[in-house]
Amino acid sequence: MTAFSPIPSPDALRTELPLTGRRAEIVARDRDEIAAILAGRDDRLIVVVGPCSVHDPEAALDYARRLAPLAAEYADSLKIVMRVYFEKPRTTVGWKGLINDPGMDETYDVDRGLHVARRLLLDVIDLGLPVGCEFLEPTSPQYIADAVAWGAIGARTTESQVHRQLASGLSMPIGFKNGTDGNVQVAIDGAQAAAAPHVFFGVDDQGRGAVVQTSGNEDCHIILRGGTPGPNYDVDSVLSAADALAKAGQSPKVMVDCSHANSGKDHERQAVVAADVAQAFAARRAAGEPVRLSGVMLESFIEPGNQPVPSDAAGRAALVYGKSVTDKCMGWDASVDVLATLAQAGR
Ligand SMILES: O=C[C@H](O)[C@H](O)COP(=O)(O)O
Ligand SMILES: C=C(OP(=O)(O)O)C(=O)O
Repeated sequence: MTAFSPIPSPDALRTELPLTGRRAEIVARDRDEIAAILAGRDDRLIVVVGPCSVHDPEAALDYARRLAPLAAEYADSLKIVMRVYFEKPRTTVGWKGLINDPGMDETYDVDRGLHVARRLLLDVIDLGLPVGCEFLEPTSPQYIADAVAWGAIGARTTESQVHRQLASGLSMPIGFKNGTDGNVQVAIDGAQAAAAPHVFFGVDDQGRGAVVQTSGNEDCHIILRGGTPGPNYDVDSVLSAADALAKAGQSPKVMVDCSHANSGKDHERQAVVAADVAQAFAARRAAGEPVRLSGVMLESFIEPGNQPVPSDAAGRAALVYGKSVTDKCMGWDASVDVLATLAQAGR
């Protein structure tokens, strides 16, 4: 340990940037709609779409302004959730996201990161979009989770007890990714563990160390994202995961991540994966067979591809606007086409 730097309490940040009653009602409604799709009570598809990570809040808001009209247009067949990811799990080391280092300059101004992140969430909600986040740090959700309609536990943490406990206390549906090695059972186990009540170490609203007691989160589900052996978005993989869920007493509905190991990290392949998944979904529905798909995830931004995290001020000044600094994303034009394909399949 080399230093402790105090940050505001969760309560102080939430008071400074309040969700307000109207936004809270919208978040509650969005959570309910997503939970209904996951449970099979609503036959639309959830689409979690947006940048791999937020590094420039202006560009993220620009993206939200483009996405909001499509979310409204396709609301009869799709529940579109904007991916607003502030915390990045790294394979080894690297930039850990906007909350951890908002300037991408290794000053780690977490206080500013929390403020910028929360402000952006409120702005995205005001545009009419539900927000989806990955939860990585065990205490950061206290600062932002009230504004989040859907959350993910990533492939690198799906087997972690700390993250399963965290999910058990969150109030929105949470998707557990399969492991990076392709193991789906760990995601099923994660959803099952998070559905149970837990008692664990955490912080309270004032930021004081506390024993946290949760009642369990029944709206957890799994996400197939592929793994070391290859993709797992094909019909057989989806159906076999759904069977395993049913055996575990969980809703037999599966979300497919069209990115990561399902696209071989090739942003352009996401469109192919989404089209395959959409076609299989539409065919099963037309044949009157049970549809086990609850939704898809897409990594998408304004410009296609990615660029390196800058290492100095000159690099930061030269960043391409609207282009990912983490995984490669589909560009906006390709994203519009994929959303139209998904909406068509959903109808
Ligand atoms: O989605 C993001 C990345 O795949 C994940 O954070 C791992 O990134 P890394 O392998 O570049 O560290
Ligand atoms: C890290 C991510 O995904 P995964 O956990 O599937 O690698 C992500 O979606 O940003």
